[in-house]
Amino acid sequence: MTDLLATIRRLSVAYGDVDAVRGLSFDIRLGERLAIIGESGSGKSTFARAIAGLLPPRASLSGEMDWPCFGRPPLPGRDLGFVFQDPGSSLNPVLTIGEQIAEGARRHLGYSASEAWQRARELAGRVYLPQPDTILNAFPHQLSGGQKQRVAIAAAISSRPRFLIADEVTSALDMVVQAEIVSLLRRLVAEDGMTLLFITHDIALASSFADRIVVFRNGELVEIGAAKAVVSRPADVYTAELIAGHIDFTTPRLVEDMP
Ligand SMILES: Nc1ncnc2c1ncn2[C@@H]1O[C@H](COP(=O)(O)OP(=O)(O)OP(=O)(O)O)[C@@H](O)[C@H]1O
Repeated sequence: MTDLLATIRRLSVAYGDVDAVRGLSFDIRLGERLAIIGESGSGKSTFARAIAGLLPPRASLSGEMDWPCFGRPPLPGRDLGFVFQDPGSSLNPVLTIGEQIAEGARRHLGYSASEAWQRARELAGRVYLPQPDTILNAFPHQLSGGQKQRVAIAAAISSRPRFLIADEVTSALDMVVQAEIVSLLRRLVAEDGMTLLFITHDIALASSFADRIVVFRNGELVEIGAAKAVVSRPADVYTAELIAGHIDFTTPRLVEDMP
């Protein structure tokens, strides 16, 4: 029995002349909550898309990835669920909420239409969508941003994936809704025993709920360790600067560092 979900060795991705990630090597442990933090453009989303097999065709990939717990690369939608920053663009505007949540169970678990609808109903309750019977028949434009993100999470876990990737899922939401979504993810991941890869600009958010943190800078890994240790005793000077200078990396510095 392995305790590793994935081993990643010398992973590099380029878009033409742009080296987006370079020589990444680390393991993802089964059942952990692993946060990837770093400034905008540091390669976080590229890394997530690379391991999910969702890179655009023009990207070139090198290095090795092994998936001891699957014995093969994970199938997106089946073995891994992906939740993106903007639920507005990841949801289909012409399908009902119920159809979108049911799709994963119907396609990947072989559920009949009525079984999949039942699964959607159960998941709507688990992600705390109000009035599930009404909302399952609604369309995305009728929901708030936070509700849409709950739908996107329910749709991502509908097929009971073992691995969930959440890429900046709270960035487009206000603070109160952000906290609700993080607490929802924490509960779902614990209940279903999923491994979570959580990508964020926000080191405070990462440290509040990840087991381990990986720090990226310019496409390279600068530090990896237990969340508490990375935040309280950063081994790398860059991480220390990030902690000292930015709680939320999206916030530009108001005053440049003095020479
Ligand atoms: N589809 C693409 N085509 C060309 N270049 C890309 C593409 N996607 C990302 N890049 C480039 O790759 C680098 C890494 O981008 P990436 O989006 O992975 O970083 P990130 O850390 O996720 O940033 P952000 O937090 O702003 O989303 C950047 O220089 C970016 O401009």
